[in-house]
Amino acid sequence: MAANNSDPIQEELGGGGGAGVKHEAEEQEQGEGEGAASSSAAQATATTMLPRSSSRPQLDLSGAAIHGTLEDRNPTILLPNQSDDISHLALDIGGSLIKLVYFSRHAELSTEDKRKISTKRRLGMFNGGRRSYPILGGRLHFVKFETGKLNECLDFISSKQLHRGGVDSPSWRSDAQPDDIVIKATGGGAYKYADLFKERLGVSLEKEDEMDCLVSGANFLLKAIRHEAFTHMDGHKEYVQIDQNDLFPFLLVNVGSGVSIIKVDGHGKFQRVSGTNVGGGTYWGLGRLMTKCKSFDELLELSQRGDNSTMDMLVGDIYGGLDYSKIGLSASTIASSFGKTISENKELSDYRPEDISLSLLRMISYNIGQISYLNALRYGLKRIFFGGFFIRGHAYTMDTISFAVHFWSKGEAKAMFLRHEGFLGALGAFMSYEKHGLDDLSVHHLVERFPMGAPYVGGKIHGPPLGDLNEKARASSHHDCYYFQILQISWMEKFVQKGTQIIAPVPMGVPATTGMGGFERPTSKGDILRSDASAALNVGVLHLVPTLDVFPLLEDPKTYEPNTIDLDLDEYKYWFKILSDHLPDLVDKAVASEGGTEDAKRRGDAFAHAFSAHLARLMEEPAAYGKFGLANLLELREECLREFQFVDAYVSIKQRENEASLAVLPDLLMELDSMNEEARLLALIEGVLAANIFDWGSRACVELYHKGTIIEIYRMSRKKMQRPWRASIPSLDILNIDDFDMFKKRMLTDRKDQPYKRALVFVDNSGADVVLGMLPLARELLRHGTEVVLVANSLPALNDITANELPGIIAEASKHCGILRKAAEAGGLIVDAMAGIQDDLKGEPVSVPLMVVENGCGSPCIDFRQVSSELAAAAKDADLLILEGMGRALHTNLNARFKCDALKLAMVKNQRLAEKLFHGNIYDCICKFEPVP
Ligand SMILES: Nc1ncnc2c1ncn2[C@@H]1O[C@H](COP(=O)(O)OP(=O)(O)O)[C@@H](O)[C@H]1O
Ligand SMILES: CC(C)(COP(=O)(O)O)[C@@H](O)C(=O)NCCC(=O)O
Ligand SMILES: [Mn+2]
Repeated sequence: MAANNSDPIQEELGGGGGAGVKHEAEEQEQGEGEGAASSSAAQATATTMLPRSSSRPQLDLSGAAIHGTLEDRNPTILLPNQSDDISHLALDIGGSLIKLVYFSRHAELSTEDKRKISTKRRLGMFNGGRRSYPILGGRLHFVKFETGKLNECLDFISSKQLHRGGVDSPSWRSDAQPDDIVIKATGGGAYKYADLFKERLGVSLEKEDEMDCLVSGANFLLKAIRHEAFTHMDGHKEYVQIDQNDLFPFLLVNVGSGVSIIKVDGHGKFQRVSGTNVGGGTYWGLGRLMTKCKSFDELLELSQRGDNSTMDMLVGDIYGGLDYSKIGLSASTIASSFGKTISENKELSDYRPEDISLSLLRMISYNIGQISYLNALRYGLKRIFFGGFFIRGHAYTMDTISFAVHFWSKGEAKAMFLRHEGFLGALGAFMSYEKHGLDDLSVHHLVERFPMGAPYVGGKIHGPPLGDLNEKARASSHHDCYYFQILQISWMEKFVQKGTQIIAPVPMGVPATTGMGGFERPTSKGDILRSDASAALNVGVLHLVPTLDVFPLLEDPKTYEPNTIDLDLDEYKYWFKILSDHLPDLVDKAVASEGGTEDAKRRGDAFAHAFSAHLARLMEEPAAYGKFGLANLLELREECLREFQFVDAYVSIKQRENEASLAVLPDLLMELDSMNEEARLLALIEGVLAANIFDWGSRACVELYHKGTIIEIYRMSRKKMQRPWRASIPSLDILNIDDFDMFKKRMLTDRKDQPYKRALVFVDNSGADVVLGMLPLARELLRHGTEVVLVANSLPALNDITANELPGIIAEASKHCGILRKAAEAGGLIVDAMAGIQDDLKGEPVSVPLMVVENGCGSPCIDFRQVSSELAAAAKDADLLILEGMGRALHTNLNARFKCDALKLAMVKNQRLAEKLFHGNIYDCICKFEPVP
């Protein structure tokens, strides 16, 4: 199953030799349910190599090592010379399953390192000397094999060279003789199979105590993964917020082949207080004998169609259909599991395997729940965490255990489950390596990704081919009836001409044939067991990014929730459709961005399959990947594109929109400069809002592009912004979303003599949005003496501008604007860029700096719990935040509160969202100013 967790990018780095073996291992792991992997999609991900492979950029990780700089605040980078400190593989070899946790790292080189280093210097980021050893930057993968198929596990390890630190790191232990290599292992198999490991891989297994490992694994997960623990009652799953200060004591019940019950009092403080030999092995063993099932999953799946009343003796069976109400037993309560089979003259073959399986599952789960409760009672514990692969994320199992705990404790004790249920021991063994610094990581350092390995998405492409973009209506040429000021006409008219370039069809390598909107997997009604392959998606790959930080200006990180709206099932269905509808267009762009080659098309199809499968999976169970908001969904899409090696789907669109906008910027600046300060401020804000329409992520805007009307709408809204942008209707409890006057007062009246010291300006889309909207606003702040830090995405997402792209744009804009030029020079963005151009500002005072930092994201939204350390450092002296765009200011952070003044600007490009948030309409705008008291 966990095959899907292994990263295809890593696979491919594994080279040819490994690929075949990898496949085998993964198919085995996928379980019997999902069918064989197809090779075509597998090839799709295996043919080309992508240097950049995860969305949370890990540039800093390798940066310091490579540059040897001391500026980095966290010396967290993998140091090749110290690689012996970092171990790559740990095992838990149990009675039924072998669990592997392995680490992969990738050396990434940033083209931007120089700029970042200079920015860091300017921002005063120095090595705080927090750590004296490197902590991991890379990824933790979770994989399992059946213990009976140990050879497949050995092949897997060997193909990926995991015992030597992984094929992706050739320098790693290259000098080490296999004999020197020691791998941490726990579980009985660490003893039983030690010789085999030595023989086959030449490595020694260093045994770690199983209980130690279970506890440290559980403690790590509860500390480091935000949505790890959940309750499951009556089919309803709910994630539990774990308070680190109030975690201990708890009862840990690991249901593997057998069951261990451990009282945990702290880190490394625990006692195995009980156990039971009636566990997962019992269910699978008895079940196999009684039903002839060939796999655990088959057995579990059978149970979903079972009726246990044919096997179990119920209270009603004994009491002639009556309840035994005196002691609180209803007629339907099971009096005796399998009890009914004694009184009937039947053979095993007379019973339905479905009923047998269900009766067995219920018996064992209930028993485990009950014994756990008794132990909780014995030690006065209220919280019981259940792990082990017997749970298998299976609703009925969890419901049964929860019911038992709830029933017997009269609601006092709570059963909780863990998403990484079966990997506690393996994780613990991994943690037992000294000095990898993993225990130093906390929740904001870990990003969980749910890759869809190529094997999963194989198969034929279904769905109709897409229409040719060229057939789309050309730009309509009706004239508007607005009167334009001369100046405005000049730059705007120019832009309209340029605009025909913007809306022209994206050049395609070959006619579009890619894309599919549908999804192959049936959505489960709950009576079908999710295959191991899709259940594997419950557990993603953990990306370890030590350079992520909590944004220091969050008012209260504990209560901060990035997503504005909850994705309940209804909401999810809506977004499911929106994202599915948008998929063909996105695939077209993505394929075009890679030259429209056959390979790109294959990858485009694979991407569409993978993303659709994710959506389908979430439709089945919205909480499958932890608590999931719209921001996560939008990020998942970007992540999925990257998984299929689409580095930047909108690259050419972004380029031409930037060019068209830069061409008219000087005229716009001239027009702005001709206004008085008040009019200018309004024009600037209006400009930002209007230009936010250039959004390739909105279904509605993409239609406007295709119809060729987007420029018209931009022109109109630029000319005639309807204020108030969103009126406040207190009776409807509607937010006041036109705070322009308040902002103007702060800027131009109240504290004119006390300009903001430093503004963090979060930019959004490329082209007009950043060039004609945000840059002029930034320029105005600079003019007021405010330092400006432009904050942009680290990795591409839709047509958002990235931190890598911004300096080029600023350099270009600086050619025509002294204010920007001086500030960009002061911020180290351009060096002597103006040689040969008349220096009109000679003799003027040195400007406040204009800087660029990356935000640490590769998504259209932003989660302020996980931003780049660079941004966190820049926030130190900031007293104004400007958040722009629907993703960053509406989907996320509309309700976020900060420690400094915040201005949130966005155009709403989705009808439902406008209605939902403020009874508004599509293309409404918000201008929300939140000064701190
Ligand atoms: N694919 C599978 N194959 C075998 N057993 C499975 C599978 N998935 C879940 N199980 C259940 O998980 C149990 C093993 O759980 P695990 O936590 O790995 O314990 P152990 O360390 O004893 O192997 C099995 O006894 C069985 O009940
Ligand atoms: C992805 C986006 C958040 C980007 O918007 P932006 O931040 O660029 O203003 C937005 O395009 C969006 O919410 N799109 C999905 C909704 C829709 O297509 O209507
Ligand atoms: Mn955007």
